Amino acid sequence: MTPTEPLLVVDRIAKNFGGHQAVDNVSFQLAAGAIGGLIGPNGAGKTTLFNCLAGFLKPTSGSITLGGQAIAGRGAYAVFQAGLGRTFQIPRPFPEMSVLDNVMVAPSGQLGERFWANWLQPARVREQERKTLEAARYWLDFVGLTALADQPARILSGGQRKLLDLARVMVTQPKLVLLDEPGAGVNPALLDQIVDKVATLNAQGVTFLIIEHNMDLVASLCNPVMVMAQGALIMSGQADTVLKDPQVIEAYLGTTA
Ligand SMILES: Nc1ncnc2c1ncn2[C@@H]1O[C@H](COP(=O)(O)OP(=O)(O)OP(=O)(O)O)[C@@H](O)[C@H]1O
Repeated sequence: MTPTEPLLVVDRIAKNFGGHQAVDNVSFQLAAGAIGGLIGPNGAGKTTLFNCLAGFLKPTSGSITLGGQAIAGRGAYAVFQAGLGRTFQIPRPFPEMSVLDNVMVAPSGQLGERFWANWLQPARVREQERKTLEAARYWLDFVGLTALADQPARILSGGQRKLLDLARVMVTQPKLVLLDEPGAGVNPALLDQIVDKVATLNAQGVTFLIIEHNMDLVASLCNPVMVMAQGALIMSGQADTVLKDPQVIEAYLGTTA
């Protein structure tokens, strides 16, 4: 990747389910350091596009590059290793595991998980585990869940699960983070916290792409904003322009206001 090349380049991505075109030749680019917003009415294809970006679905056609590396169709683990982290619309932590352990298990390829590494390099394994514990504690503190670190994750509220999901993603040190509806089902106080955490991380250089229906959140955080309707990208640009556009209002409300 050259310094001027966008971090994420999505080129004519399509995804068909049987005869249904859920994503219709979507192309856009996202610069390193941006917080992109992806909006559109229910069923527009946003989550399907996210699943293609994150390697959970193989696109029917098109290409995706992250940091200059081709990632389309390479599978979730390869995409994760290329530096993409994601959260889910409905986070599902391991319910009986402690909040801290849920963050500890997020990083992949830990030496301790490999039998021969344990056998041959115990000091290196211990050092790796110490670093992971330190990082997990750091990110739990960052999202404000330290007081709940030893509790089972099942006791967390919906909003706290979103914060835990963010800590689980950040401990893997991603270049690009996809957030799937961070504001959904979250009370206003926790929503402010989530917005604040995303802004802080972005100021530290983390790039985001966010699916969101809460337009206040989109207006306060996102630039550029991309709009999908019926699988296609119908508009992209500055938040204040896009959110006022009659075509966008029509896509959401089915009529121009
Ligand atoms: N696995 C699947 N098999 C068949 N159709 C699917 C599948 N996943 C999604 N779809 C269809 O693709 C279309 C796009 O769905 P998608 O969930 O991507 O929309 P969305 O924009 O994320 O909606 P929402 O805002 O409600 O989450 C919908 O018509 C949906 O029914």
